[in-house]
Amino acid sequence: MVERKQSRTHPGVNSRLENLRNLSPAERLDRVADVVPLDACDKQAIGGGGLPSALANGMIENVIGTFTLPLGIATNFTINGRDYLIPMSVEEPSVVAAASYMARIVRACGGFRTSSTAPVMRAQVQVLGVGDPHGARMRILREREAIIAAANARDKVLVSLGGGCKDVEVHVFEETPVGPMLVVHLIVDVRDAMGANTVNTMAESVAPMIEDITGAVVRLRILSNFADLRLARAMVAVTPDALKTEDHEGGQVARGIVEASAFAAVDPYRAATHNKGIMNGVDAVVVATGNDWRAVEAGAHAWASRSGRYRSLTNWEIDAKGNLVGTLEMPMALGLVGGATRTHPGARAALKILGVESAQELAEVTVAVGLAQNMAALRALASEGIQKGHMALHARNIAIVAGASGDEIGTVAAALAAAHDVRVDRARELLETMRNGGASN
Ligand SMILES: CC(C)(COP(=O)([O-])OP(=O)([O-])OC[C@H]1O[C@@H](n2cnc3c(N)ncnc32)[C@H](O)[C@@H]1OP(=O)([O-])[O-])[C@@H](O)C(=O)NCCC(=O)NCCSC(=O)C[C@@](C)(O)CC(=O)[O-]
Ligand SMILES: NC(=O)C1=CN([C@@H]2O[C@H](COP(=O)(O)OP(=O)(O)OC[C@H]3O[C@@H](n4cnc5c(N)ncnc54)[C@H](OP(=O)(O)O)[C@@H]3O)[C@@H](O)[C@H]2O)C=CC1
Repeated sequence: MVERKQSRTHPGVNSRLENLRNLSPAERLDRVADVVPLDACDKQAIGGGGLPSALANGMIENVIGTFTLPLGIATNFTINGRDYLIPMSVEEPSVVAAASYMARIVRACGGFRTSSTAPVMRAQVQVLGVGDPHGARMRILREREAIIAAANARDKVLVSLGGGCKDVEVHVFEETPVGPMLVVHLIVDVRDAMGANTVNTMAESVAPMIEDITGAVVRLRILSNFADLRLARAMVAVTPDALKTEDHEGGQVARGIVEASAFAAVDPYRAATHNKGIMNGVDAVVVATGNDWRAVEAGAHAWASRSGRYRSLTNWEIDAKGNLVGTLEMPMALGLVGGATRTHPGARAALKILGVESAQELAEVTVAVGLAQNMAALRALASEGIQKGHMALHARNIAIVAGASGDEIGTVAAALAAAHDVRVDRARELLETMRNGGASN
């Protein structure tokens, strides 16, 4: 495990915010602000949608407005002995509730344990027209120190922070549709950046040198989103007792989760859905913190395919004491500087709520949320089925689609969930009956 800066922010936070679900959004925000230090600007950014159009206009092109998503707080997370409140931005019901639920179970069993590698990215430089690819590889490796120095000359700030280009790899493809190809990798520690712009600049800066050394032509100079050197890991060990429900014995639920995990390990059709459940949690944190979710998705699925067959990202086992043990290891290219993390006021506020001090800490927290999300889905699938809990919360969306507003939403949703009949036409009937002052059947 590589040492990362230990978090000192929010040392006394208790993430067990009971009854948060029963408050209004404004009351919840106040409750969160009682626990972590949020100023008026942060509260405005969160409560008011987050992004003024003038700022949005500076972020992308042809801006005509902004598009907002809900921001929820997952409670109960204890990671490496410290409590975290987790900001999650996602459009899907039951995701935040599910993460909070599993975090409640896991905190009673000691919490999540995480670790990570150093924040190292790869930049690729494609070299074409090489007659002797293996000879060219040797010539490049002989100039390793000079190439590293040239790359580092481009980012003195990063080097001063302990990061920068650390190594050079050369990959040979003897046969491609366009002849032999060399791909030079710059291995770059990007510290607290996601690192795409950083490593792209380095790749472009060393290209002329690579051409001189090889006598060949450089084409693409770009990072790889397969961030296989930048891994974050999370682990849980849960007693069977902690998993028992009214209708299911704990050991039976644990075995069901292990069987579900085996299904995803062997069958790519199931693995895709299994991993989607993990990304429900991962992406929600990535989006809330202003990070590049396409990059994280690309890395996750490349990692899931690394053996040549697409498989699940998590493993669930039963240990010698009968505990359910869950693990997740995956690439996690996240930043605290750069991209939208510093420009988007909502993202800045979300990072304040998390109180993470390094990109590595953020990556570890994000992977813990992904593991919690997977545990929630597998627990539900292995016991009562996904529809009971998920559809009960989705019923609010269905009520809105049917035209309910204000207090009607909760009333219609509760009636739909109680009848286990979550359909828009049924919601319309209930709404009509309510508005006509009549009883529904
Ligand atoms: C939905 C629950 C949590 C209900 O579960 P429940 O047993 O009805 O929950 P509960 O009312 O007993 O509450 C337990 C805890 O859950 C949380 N909780 C519960 N409800 C709320 C709420 N309204 N607002 C906020 N928090 C909530 C909360 O932390 C609460 O503890 P408390 O703090 O109150 O003591 C459960 O059924 C569950 O975890 N289901 C799984 C849901 C899920 O995985 N959703 C993801 C979407 S489905 C999908 O896209 C992925 C999938 C499934 O295809 C992946 C795959 O196949 O692997
Ligand atoms: N394929 C992909 O995934 C691609 C993604 N992108 C986009 O690139 C963006 C991310 O690029 P990124 O390089 O992270 O962003 P930036 O270039 O904005 O930020 C990185 C820079 O911040 C400075 N910096 C200051 N403090 C630190 C610190 N503690 N740790 C590290 N760097 C620090 C460094 O140098 P200095 O101060 O000298 O600038 C560093 O080079 C995202 O918006 C992403 O969407 C772009 C292209 C491709």
